[in-house]
Amino acid sequence: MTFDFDAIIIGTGQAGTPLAASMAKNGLKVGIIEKSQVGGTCVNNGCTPTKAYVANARRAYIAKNSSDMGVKINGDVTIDLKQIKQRKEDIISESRSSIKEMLESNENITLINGKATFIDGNSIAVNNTTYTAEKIYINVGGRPRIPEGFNGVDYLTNETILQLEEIPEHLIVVGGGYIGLEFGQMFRRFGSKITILDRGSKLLKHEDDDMAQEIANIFKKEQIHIRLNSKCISAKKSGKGIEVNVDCAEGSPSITGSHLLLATGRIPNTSDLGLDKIGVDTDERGYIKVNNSLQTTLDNIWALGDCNGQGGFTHTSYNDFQIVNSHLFEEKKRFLSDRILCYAAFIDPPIARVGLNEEDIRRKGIKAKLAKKPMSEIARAKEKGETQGLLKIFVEEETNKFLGASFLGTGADEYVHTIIDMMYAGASYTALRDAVHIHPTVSELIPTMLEKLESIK
Ligand SMILES: Cc1cc2nc3c(=O)[nH]c(=O)nc-3n(C[C@H](O)[C@H](O)[C@H](O)COP(=O)(O)OP(=O)(O)OC[C@H]3O[C@@H](n4cnc5c(N)ncnc54)[C@H](O)[C@@H]3O)c2cc1C
Ligand SMILES: NC(=O)c1ccc[n+]([C@@H]2O[C@H](COP(=O)([O-])OP(=O)(O)OC[C@H]3O[C@@H](n4cnc5c(N)ncnc54)[C@H](O)[C@@H]3O)[C@@H](O)[C@H]2O)c1
Repeated sequence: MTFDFDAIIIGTGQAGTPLAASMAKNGLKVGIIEKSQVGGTCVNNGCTPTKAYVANARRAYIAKNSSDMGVKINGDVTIDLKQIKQRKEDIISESRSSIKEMLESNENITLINGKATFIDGNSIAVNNTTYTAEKIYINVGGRPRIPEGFNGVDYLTNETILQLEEIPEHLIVVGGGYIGLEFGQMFRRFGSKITILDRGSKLLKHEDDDMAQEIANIFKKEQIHIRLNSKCISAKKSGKGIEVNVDCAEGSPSITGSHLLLATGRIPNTSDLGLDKIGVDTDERGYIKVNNSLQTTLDNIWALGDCNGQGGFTHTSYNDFQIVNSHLFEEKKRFLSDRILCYAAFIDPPIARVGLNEEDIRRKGIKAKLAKKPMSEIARAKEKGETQGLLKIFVEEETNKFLGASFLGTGADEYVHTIIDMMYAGASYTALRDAVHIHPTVSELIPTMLEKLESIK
């Protein structure tokens, strides 16, 4: 059988685009299908725009909160959301244009605009045209999960909130995960009143209690109202605003604001691909099942990025590309099982994680040692006037190797890589304990902390 392409990639996300470029460089003919803007979630509605807004919000916060350090502004600090939005759009458009240009200018790549659906294991329909390929790579990403009671309600998501040109008066945020916290703090700093509701008993459900509590303290200091153990079940229009109904043991069963952001998790874009009819299995939440090299239950089809449920981040999607690419073109093969979990939430100060935390270690019954330090004891944090947060590092008793770290504090998203790299190197903690770091940095305290490890009881 002759195919139109050697490979078809569905989606121009964080794995699909570099995979197309690599295949083309290696002489393969590639068709890449995109139903929306090239670049996927990260570029258009995720990391890029939110981190641009986080930077605007931090400038606003510093401008409004520096008089205690002797920096006084005689006059108002005002927020121009239209200008902030334009700056974000300029950054996105630069990224998007360079991706589009790369895909359109490469003679081995055909960019096909439209929504892909499988006809069979080698054929895909897009706008009534059928395209065939020997191998198919699915990189379709995900979208916001909307709880049932909110259908038909005028809510915002991570996509639509980025289109606002006026600051909401009172933004109700449902969900105290990454998206809820990043947007909640940023819009507070832009001037909105913020209420964050979560059905769980803490913010950021995957973090240790002390970390989650410290984040709650930081948010409360910025007058962000937090309601935990509050399951939001429905919402309706109320005058010019919106009323959210809450199932809770304490507090009011309803809350009214001017705007509502749903940040209640994400679901994979897999239900309308036609996977069931071709024999590509998904799990009960719709994530495509993959093996250690990201192959699906069909031998010639692979799934990369958020849709395989193995990551949920840009760096994990890009690593999925690296895994698949290594099996296609490289000598050293990479596998999913080589990956060490790491991520950051870009609140201010950021929280960054690698490997296991204290709750994971206790649950697994691993014998481990802990080094812990509040940011308030760190010289550089004091000098910066940014002493909120906490550092925790975990080492396995038996092997002396790092199990993980949880860092909440100024610059944590950068110096967590000290531990990430040691974990990838498989190094003993003593190698880092005996290193000399630059003064004055937060990093310089990491070796000192490792001199004071204590067993977790
Ligand atoms: C608000 C927000 C902030 C985030 N911030 C961060 C962060 O700071 N750091 C981080 O690491 N991660 C962050 N993420 C997560 C990150 O954006 C994703 O993990 C990342 O984009 C990887 O996605 P992907 O490669 O799986 O696919 P995506 O980037 O989602 O791309 C999938 C593409 O497939 C297309 N598509 C879907 N179905 C079809 C179809 N049937 N036919 C054709 N095309 C189709 C879509 O239009 C889309 O362009 C954030 C996410 C959100 C929502
Ligand atoms: N910094 C980053 O890397 C970053 C930033 C944003 C998003 N992301 C990605 O996007 C994903 C989704 O983020 P998210 O914050 O939407 O999801 P999440 O799963 O992290 O958090 C959702 C929260 O909503 C709560 N919730 C759900 N339904 C509720 C209801 N009816 N009432 C009250 N609370 C409810 C849950 O308890 C949970 O705490 C992340 O897992 C991550 O993969 C990453």
